[in-house]
Amino acid sequence: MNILKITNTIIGDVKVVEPKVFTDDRGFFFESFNEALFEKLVGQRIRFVQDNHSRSYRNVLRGLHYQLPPHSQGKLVRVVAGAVYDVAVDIRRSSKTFGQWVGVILSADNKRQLWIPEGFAHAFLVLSDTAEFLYKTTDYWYKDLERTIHWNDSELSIQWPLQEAPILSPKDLAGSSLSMADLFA
Ligand SMILES: Cc1cn([C@H]2C[C@H](O)[C@@H](COP(=O)(O)OP(=O)(O)O[C@H]3O[C@@H](C)C(=O)[C@@H](O)[C@H]3O)O2)c(=O)[nH]c1=O
Repeated sequence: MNILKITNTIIGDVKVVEPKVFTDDRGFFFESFNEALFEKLVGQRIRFVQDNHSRSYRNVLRGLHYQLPPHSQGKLVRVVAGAVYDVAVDIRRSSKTFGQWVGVILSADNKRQLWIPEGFAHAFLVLSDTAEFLYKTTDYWYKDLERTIHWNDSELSIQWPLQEAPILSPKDLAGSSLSMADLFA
């Protein structure tokens, strides 16, 4: 029995990971990360070095964030309380899907994870009163290499499920346009 299922999104390198959940009278159990299975299903060697955890209120939008080489980050993201709309944007200039984005609902209920490889900008919008967001990264945080593309960039036209203006950090309010951003080759 496979305890991890991986589905491709419309951008092949971005994958939805669905763990098998074992439910019984006590509650549930699942393997939230299994290196051997994950690498087999993703088809490459992956070394995670940092785990992050954030908590945000409804309508908070964090992103679109990425780090430049030589410290770009792959991220395996999930939600353990509440729900978010999670978005990955292909910012690899040489990619056939350059400028395209994928949006997936990740929630404590659906237990889905999203694998976002290097070369993508990432953001999420909180859909519940609060959301706790956990993610593993393949490199450490380098403040000087961190970049932000504006969440509402007109070239990207991401269809955010928003009812009102999102709550943003000053850094995210000042995000760059796609056309002016430092991108990947
Ligand atoms: C990302 C990061 C931030 N920090 C600090 C810097 C700052 O004082 C505080 C909050 O940082 P930020 O405002 O950048 O947090 P946040 O907006 O949650 O940033 C995150 O957004 C999502 C969408 C991502 O994809 C992540 O990679 C990361 O960029 O935490 C670290 O110490 N280590 C880290 O790895």
